[in-house]
Amino acid sequence: MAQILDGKKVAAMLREELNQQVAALKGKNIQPTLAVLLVGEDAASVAYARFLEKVSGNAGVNFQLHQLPANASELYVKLTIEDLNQDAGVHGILLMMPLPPHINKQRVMEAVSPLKDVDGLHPFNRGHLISGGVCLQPATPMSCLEIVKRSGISLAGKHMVIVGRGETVGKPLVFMALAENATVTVCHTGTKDLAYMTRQADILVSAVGKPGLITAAMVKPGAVVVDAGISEVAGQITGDVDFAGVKEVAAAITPVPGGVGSLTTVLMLKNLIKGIQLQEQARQWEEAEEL
Ligand SMILES: Nc1nc(=O)c2c([nH]1)NC[C@@H]1CN(c3ccc(C(=O)N[C@@H](CCC(=O)O)C(=O)O)cc3)C=[N+]21
Repeated sequence: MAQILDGKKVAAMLREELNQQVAALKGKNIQPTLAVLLVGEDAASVAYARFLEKVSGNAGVNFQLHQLPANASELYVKLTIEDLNQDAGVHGILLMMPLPPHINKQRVMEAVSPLKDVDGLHPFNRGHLISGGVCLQPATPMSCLEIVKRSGISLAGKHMVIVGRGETVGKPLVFMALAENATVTVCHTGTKDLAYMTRQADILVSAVGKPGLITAAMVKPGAVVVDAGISEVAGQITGDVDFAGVKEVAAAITPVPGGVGSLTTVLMLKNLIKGIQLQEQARQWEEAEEL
């Protein structure tokens, strides 16, 4: 029987670190502040905003909700973002997705200051992620790595097989796992023999959103299985992995819920703290240039 990698336990560890970082900033008279920008009333986004307000409060982080009507123009959304960029009292901007269809997601996302981009979605951050530079990294692939590493499993030299090449999880995870010295293979809908590929994995990550995709026969005995899939089946959150079957083969496995998803919010808030440090550095560079 596999070890269950407990996301809630790792999240508690991360929250403890976050609390200390927030306390240290408050000691320097900095009140970490997250601004959420919500255009329209997408139900998942409204619920997530409420959840973030609660989690931020628990962490001592100020929370601002900026809600615009669903018919707000793209220009108006961009001007609102520009105000938040200019506001030195706002350290992170989370632009809720999806946006109404008349708004160009790419253009609006690029309006967010890269150093306030807690979702790590801005092309600046995506680029630095690939080149191994200092940047804000997306929380979900970070969660996949943290839940493994903080359970005492090292990545260096391991063969990580990632199923899914999405922009939010699979693709960024490739570069983050490379930075940890893993050997990385990516599988996707064009992969010929998926089961053959997944059986090569020391660490198998699935980030597809297809319940039951990963079965026991696709897992090498003793592998670590990380389930980053999120689907809803009969009102229940379900991952990509056939948990009951795979837990008999794997050495370790993350549950859904209570696995990868439990880390994402606290890691996003840790991005807020990292952003404060990057913003401070940027100000120092600017001052140095003015001398
Ligand atoms: N730019 C942007 N970034 C987002 O991250 C984003 C978004 N837009 N739009 C809306 C969706 C919705 N969303 C959720 C995240 C966590 C839970 C959630 O319930 N998380 C549980 C854990 C669930 C589990 O254990 O798997 C928790 O953190 O305790 C729900 C919903 C983020 N979103």
